[in-house]
Amino acid sequence: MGSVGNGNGNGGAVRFSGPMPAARRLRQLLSDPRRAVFAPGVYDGISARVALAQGYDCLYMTGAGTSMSCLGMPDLGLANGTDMVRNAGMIASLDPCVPVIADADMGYGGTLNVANTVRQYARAGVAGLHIEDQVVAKRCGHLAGKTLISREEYANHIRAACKARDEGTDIVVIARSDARNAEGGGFDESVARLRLAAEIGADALFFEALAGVDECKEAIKLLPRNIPVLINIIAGGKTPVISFDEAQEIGFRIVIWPFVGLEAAVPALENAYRVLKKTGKPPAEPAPMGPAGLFDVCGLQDLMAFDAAVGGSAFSSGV
Ligand SMILES: C[C@](O)(C(=O)O)[C@H](CC(=O)O)C(=O)O
Repeated sequence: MGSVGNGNGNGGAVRFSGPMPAARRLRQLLSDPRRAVFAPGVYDGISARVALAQGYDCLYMTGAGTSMSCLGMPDLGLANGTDMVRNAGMIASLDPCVPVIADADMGYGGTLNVANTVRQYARAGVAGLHIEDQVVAKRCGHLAGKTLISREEYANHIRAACKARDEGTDIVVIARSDARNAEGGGFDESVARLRLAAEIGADALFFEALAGVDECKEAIKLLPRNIPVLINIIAGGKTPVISFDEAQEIGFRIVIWPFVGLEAAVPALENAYRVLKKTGKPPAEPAPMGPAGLFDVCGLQDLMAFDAAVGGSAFSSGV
C-alpha cells in the first residue's frame, strides 16, 4: 500500500500513503464511548488469519497462547519479551488495518525493561499492550498463588511505559492489575492500583480475575469514567462468562476472549492425531482442504495476485 513519491511534484520528498497506523486506529475505536472493542484471542499466524477472515475490528494476542504455541509451555512466565514481540509483530503485520492488542506480561523486568518492551512492541506495529503488576516469575492471572510487586514499583512501571509511549508513538498502554486474586491483594487493592495507573497516564485499564457480575459492575463504578476498561473472559477462569453485549452493557470498552481459538484447536488436533494413529488415516470429517485450500487461509490468492500485478508469471498456470 505504501507509495514512494520521487520526482513527482512534491520536491522529491519521499511520501508514504497507506492504512492508518494500527495504534491510531485502535485509539479511534476506543474514542467511541457507545461501542466496545471486540478482540478475539489469537496465538499464531493461522489463528490470526482465520480470525481476520471473520472481520473483527481488533485482535488480541494471548501471551498464554504464545507460550503454548511458540514454546510448548504453559503460561508460567517462560515466554520472554523476544518471544512475545516476535509473535505480536508477525500477527500485527498480517493486516495492518486491524489493530492488535498484545499481552506484554509484566514488561520483563524493571522500569528499563518495561520501557524497552513498549518501544519494541510499537516498532513491531502492535497497537496496544498490557503491563501487569505480577513479579517476573508470573503465572496466568486465573491461577492461584500469584505474587505482586509493590504498588510503588507498579506505579514506576506504568510511568516507564507511558514515558516510552510518549517518545513519539501512539501505542495504547493498558495497565493491568492482578491484585484481585493475588497474595496480599484483593478487590480494593486492584481498584487502588488501577486508579493510580490512570492518574499516571495509562490509556486503558485491565482488571484481572473479576469474580462475578456484581463485581464487574462494582469495578466499573469505582474506576474513572473517562478511561476504557478491559474485561478478560475465559471459560473456566475466574471472571464470569458473559456475552460481548452483556460486557458492553455493564460498561466495559474492550472485551477479549483469549482462549476461544485454543479451546477449538486443541480438541480438533487431539482428535486428528488420535484417529491417524489408531486407523492409519486421518478423520474423514471435516473434509480435507488440501494444500491450496490450506494456503488460501494464509493469503495464497493475494500473493499470487501480487506477483501477477508486478509482471510475474510464477503462478500464471495456477498452483
Ligand atoms: C489474558 C492472558 O494474559 C493471556 O495470556 O491470554 C491470560 C490468560 C490465561 O492464561 O488464562 C491471563 O489471564 O493471565
